[in-house]
Amino acid sequence: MTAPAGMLREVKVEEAVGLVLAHDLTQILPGEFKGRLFKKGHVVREDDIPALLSIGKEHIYTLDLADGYLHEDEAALRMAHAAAGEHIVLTDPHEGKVSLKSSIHGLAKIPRDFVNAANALESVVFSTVKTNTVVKPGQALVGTRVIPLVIEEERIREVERLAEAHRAGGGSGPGEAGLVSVKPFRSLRAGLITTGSEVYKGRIQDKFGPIVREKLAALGSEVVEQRLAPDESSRIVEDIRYFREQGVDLLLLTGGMSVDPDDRTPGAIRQAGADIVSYGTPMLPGSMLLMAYLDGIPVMGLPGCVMHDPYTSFDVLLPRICAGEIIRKEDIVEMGYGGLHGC
Ligand SMILES: Nc1nc2c(c(=O)[nH]1)N[C@H]1C(S)=C(S)[C@@H](COP(=O)(O)OP(=O)(O)OC[C@H]3O[C@@H](n4cnc5c(N)ncnc54)[C@H](O)[C@@H]3O)O[C@H]1N2
Ligand code: MOO
Repeated sequence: MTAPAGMLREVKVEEAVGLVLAHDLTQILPGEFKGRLFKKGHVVREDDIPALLSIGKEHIYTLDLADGYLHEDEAALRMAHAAAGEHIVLTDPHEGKVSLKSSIHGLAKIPRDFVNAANALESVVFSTVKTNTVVKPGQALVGTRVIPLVIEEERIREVERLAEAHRAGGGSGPGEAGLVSVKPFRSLRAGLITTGSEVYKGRIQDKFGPIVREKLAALGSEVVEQRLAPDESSRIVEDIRYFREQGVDLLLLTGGMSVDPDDRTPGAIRQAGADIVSYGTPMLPGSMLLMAYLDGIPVMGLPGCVMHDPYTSFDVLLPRICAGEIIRKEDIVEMGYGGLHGC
């Protein structure tokens, strides 16, 4: 709906000297510049006129807001406040947009049902990264704005009510009660079992260990010990029990995850008594990954591709585990749609 007559007044740029701009004005020079040329609140001066005309503004608005209406900046700020949860900071409005940025390195939690419900409202925009994205401090999770320069306050109240209802309902998943939020990573101590007789017997050098260490370190966790095991189930089971006794927070096994007779890892994880969440993830690369829990400790069988491909199912699940989430079968199932990453 447009603003009521009389609220916005159009004034010729040449007659606008001394008037206050009602919104940020954008300049776009393809390949050179896109940004704010004039800020909302700027008092137009004589020498601004050529610049205003050069960006196509022959008229500007002056604004006299009626009761029950909001300027785009205030609308965006209210929507951003309604959606913001833990470890989120808001930017100032810029060209009518407010961003929700992370204040920490962590896991973005963005409830899809709230975002969809808000975006179904006329003229409301919530544009987000995907939930469970790893974000750095200062990284934007959400940009929000309304489409018109002036909007009925009631529309924004609807967004606030949606946000309130979502918070009261506890969110759509673990840790999402704060709506848009970031979960910090915990520092996990992991045990690593590298299977493969070719590595155990020294026929080839281990290439898995350094990569797994690096991926854990990037999330603030560490491999406390690596053990090499031949392709023998009993030896792998022994190592699993060893790490269980050591009290590690996470157990990772590499190699032997596929279809060859020497691929013993999934069987050994079962034999050690772990509850299997899933052997197989519908993502490529990383389809042979196994997710299990042994007395509450996450156990992952990592296929050979983790050593080779920069982004696999391991890179999807590890950040969630480091953020303290329990991986369920539904989480694995959801990884297939959009999960083909050039394998
Ligand atoms: N017929 C099929 N072939 C393959 C399937 C399948 O389902 N059917 N799955 C493919 C997928 S997906 C993957 S991933 C790979 C590898 O799976 P594995 O985890 O069983 O890997 P391995 O057989 O143990 O080793 C493969 C390759 O990598 C070398 N390797 C293993 N560990 C290390 C290490 N620590 N350091 C250095 N190099 C290592 C190993 O020597 C082999 O060359 O299977 C597909 N094939
Ligand atoms: O586990 Mo494999 O990646 O799908 O290459």
